[in-house]
Amino acid sequence: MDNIQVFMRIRPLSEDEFRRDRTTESAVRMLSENTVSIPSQRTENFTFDFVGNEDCTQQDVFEAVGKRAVEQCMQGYNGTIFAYGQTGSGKTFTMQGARDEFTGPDDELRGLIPRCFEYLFARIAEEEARSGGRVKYLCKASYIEIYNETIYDLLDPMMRTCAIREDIKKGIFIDNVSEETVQDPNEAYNIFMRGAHSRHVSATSMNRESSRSHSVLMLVIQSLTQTEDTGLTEIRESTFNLVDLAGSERQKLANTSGLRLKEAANINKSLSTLGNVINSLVDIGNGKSRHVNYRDSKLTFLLRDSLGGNSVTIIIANVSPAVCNDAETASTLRFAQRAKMIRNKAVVNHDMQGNVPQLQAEIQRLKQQLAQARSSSADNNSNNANGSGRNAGNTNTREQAAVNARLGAPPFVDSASQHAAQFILLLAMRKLKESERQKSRYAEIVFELKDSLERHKRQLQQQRLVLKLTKTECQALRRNASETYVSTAENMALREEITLLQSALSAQPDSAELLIENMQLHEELIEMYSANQSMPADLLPSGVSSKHALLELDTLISPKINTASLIKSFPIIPDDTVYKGLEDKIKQTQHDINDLELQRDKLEFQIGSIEEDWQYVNDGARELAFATAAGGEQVDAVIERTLDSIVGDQARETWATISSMYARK
Ligand SMILES: Nc1ncnc2c1ncn2[C@@H]1O[C@H](COP(=O)(O)OP(=O)(O)OP(=O)(O)O)[C@@H](O)[C@H]1O
Repeated sequence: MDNIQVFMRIRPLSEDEFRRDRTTESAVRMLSENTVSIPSQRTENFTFDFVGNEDCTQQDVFEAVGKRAVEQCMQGYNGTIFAYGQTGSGKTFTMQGARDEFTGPDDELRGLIPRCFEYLFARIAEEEARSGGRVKYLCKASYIEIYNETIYDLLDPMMRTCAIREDIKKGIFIDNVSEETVQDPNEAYNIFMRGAHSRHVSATSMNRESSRSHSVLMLVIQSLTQTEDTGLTEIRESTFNLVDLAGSERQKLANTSGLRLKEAANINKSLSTLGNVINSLVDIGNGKSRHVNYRDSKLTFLLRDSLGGNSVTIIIANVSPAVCNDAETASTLRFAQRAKMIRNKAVVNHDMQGNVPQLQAEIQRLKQQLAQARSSSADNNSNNANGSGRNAGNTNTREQAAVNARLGAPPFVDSASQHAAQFILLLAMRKLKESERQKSRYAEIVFELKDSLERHKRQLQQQRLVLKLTKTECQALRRNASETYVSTAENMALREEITLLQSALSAQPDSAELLIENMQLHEELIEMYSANQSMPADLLPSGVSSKHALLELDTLISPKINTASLIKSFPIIPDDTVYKGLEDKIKQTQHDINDLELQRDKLEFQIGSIEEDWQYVNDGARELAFATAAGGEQVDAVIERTLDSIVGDQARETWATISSMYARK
């Protein structure tokens, strides 16, 4: 059992960060060679397996992390290197290097991946040469990206999507993913750069940043060793994962929608699942019983073996030294410290293989060895019997036979038999180990199935509840619908009422009475003025010419507002805005009616005062006429003269025009 190892790497301060912080002082304080703290965040002290400060070179990282991982993968252990950290903390720089193009092994800034390729193939060449042709290595590479919880095959020109599958024999694997055989570091690096290019192109076409996806380069390293004496082949196989994770900062969901929201939610989900898996594993390490939810995200499911399983795992925690990033740095270090507590159980993955004749020959050889061993054992026994008495010899043989019968195995005495026994024992042990592994895998699957069953049951319960609620809601909606039907009926009734009101309004007694009254007044006036030919100006309200007054009178009397047609033009649609419009129009009409009534009152008052004045004038003129007649003149002539003196020529003219206009109507 080995703990996950953590390498913390602090990158140099960037120009942007310097502009923001206005200091070159690092937020990370080195307390010893491998212990740090972040004073501004008042963190505890963090101790890791390695700490690389700003001066740490790409070669330093390789020496500390890459070399060991490659060596172990060559022996048959699975290996994983994760680069973890916030966006811009140096994950890609660490894994890939500073440039997009590989400029060869002299490139000082090339990252861990090209260095691992170089070292791996150099070591393979060395091992193959040393074995004299008995050992052969085979390497295959796949490169995938996990974006929005979907796996994309970066080596496929169409970037097809793939599914993760689990198989009792193969364990977890990506179905249908491209696997390309690689024979030297350049080939491996070209494959890697091809995938990196696809990743870049897809990021551009989807308008996103690469820091929002996880990338996993998978190298399957297989070694085939021909055993000298048996001719059987021992196969060792390991998977070496090089993982560049999405930026670890929490994605903001506020003010985000559509694809961006889904993307942010998925990044948060896969990173929080990673955190949850780590927490559960730490708890398990502390003796608590926990279920590990590997299946909650594609990343954790795919890399299940790397987290608490059969793998040698190293996490590189990349951080920025800037004060403005101190909170994210502290969060990265907390994550790494927790991950460091996880214990993995790395074992060599190996198997024996041979063809049928080879296996038969091996069995034959073992049988011969067995027979030889038996005969030499019998010889020894008879020698012993000769030397120490027949009875004793018989007892020994009988005892031996009894032991043999019980144990089912003959006693081996020579080195050839011992060799055969050891070989059989070795095979049996391997078989046993394999069965043990399978058993624990089965147990895990059963556990997960149970868990999934529980989750499904809970989901079913929730769905039942939702269904029940939906049904209730449906019933309520149906009730509402019938209420709507009722309100439609009410609407119809209202329509009818409005129609009745329309006709009532069009036959409104007030306006009709007003109309008739005005018409009568109008007629009276006409009669009056036609009798007298002119209208006295001083009897009109001040500022109003008689012409104007009569025009106004005319306007008022003419029934210009046809309320019936006005109301008819209103659409009666059960819609709030229409109701509102209707109400406004009704208000306006009401207002018009009020105006009309006001003007009617005004006019009535004016007419009343005109009549009063006229009466007064008439009386005056009559008195005058009688008085004058008393002097011998005609009464009418006197009145005429009096009126002339009162209204003058202009008034008479105006009155004549208006009278004629009115007569035409
Ligand atoms: N150790 C280092 N020395 C010099 N420059 C570095 C170092 N680490 C990172 N950088 C530079 O910092 C910048 C950001 O680094 P990088 O792109 O590797 O970050 P990242 O964590 O991969 O970001 P993202 O999550 O966005 O992909 C790059 O310009 C890179 O060259």
